[in-house]
Amino acid sequence: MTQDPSVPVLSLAEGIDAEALYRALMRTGFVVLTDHGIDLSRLHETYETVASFFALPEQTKERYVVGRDGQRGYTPFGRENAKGNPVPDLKEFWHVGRDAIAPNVWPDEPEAFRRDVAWLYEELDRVGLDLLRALTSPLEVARAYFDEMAAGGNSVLRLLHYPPIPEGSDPNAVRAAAHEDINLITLLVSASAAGLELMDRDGVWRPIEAPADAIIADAGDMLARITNGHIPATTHRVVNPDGPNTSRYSMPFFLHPRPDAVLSVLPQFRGEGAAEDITAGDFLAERLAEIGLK
Ligand SMILES: O=C(O)CCC(=O)C(=O)O
Ligand SMILES: [Fe+2]
Repeated sequence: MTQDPSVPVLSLAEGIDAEALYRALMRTGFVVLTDHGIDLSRLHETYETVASFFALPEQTKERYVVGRDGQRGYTPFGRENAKGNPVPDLKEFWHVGRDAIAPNVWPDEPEAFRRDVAWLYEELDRVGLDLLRALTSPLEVARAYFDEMAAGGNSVLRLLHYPPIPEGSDPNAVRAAAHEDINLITLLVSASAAGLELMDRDGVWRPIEAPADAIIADAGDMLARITNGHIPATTHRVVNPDGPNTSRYSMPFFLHPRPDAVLSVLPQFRGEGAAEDITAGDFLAERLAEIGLK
């Protein structure tokens, strides 16, 4: 019998059900979180603010390109490609991270940008660490395990704009080609349009359906690595619109460990297929080189 391929939905209204979260992630690598407690009107305001930034002229936005590795500030349309895909994705984005790891840049306009985006970073960081903390029990590690690894870590909030598909685009180019996230866990705030799909265990692409204002969470390669694949980093992509050719916005928060944290397979998952220890910083550098950002 094939399993129900839909992504499980978990309400956080009564706190986090650790076993349900663990089962959901093990089954599909994804989980849809409702009642997450992030203030929705502020969230909507933040979306508006981010959209008005992307509406600025290209030459204004390009003032905020910092270096080649795209870890902070603005990355123009057509720069990043998914691992193993030669055609760049049809997206532009902005990255915010922790100043202690690499200083942020902030645009002069819109005025609310820094306040709104810094607020969202803190909210998602909090919810993300709460999820990881809940997983410590099913993963049979100390309660402080992920706090020690990831509190104050190298997490990045990515503000994404997928513009209408330009005429004459490479027919092989998509909004976001198939990839797995690099980090521990990703929290994706309510995209403004459909398009996100995951590849199920039978290799079939399936749209991810989530109620408005839910958070979609998915496990990244680092969580897959320390669980020796028991929690999979599920391949996903964002397809081009087949209806009206409009912009799409989304805001994934990539929860990362501190660069010096060691990714080590957890005791209960050691054995066949277990990867070597590596620092989170070295692992990230390898993966960024593969996506054209280093
Ligand atoms: O825009 C989305 O819905 C997903 C983006 C994504 O998967 C990513 O940036 O890693
Ligand atoms: Fe992703």
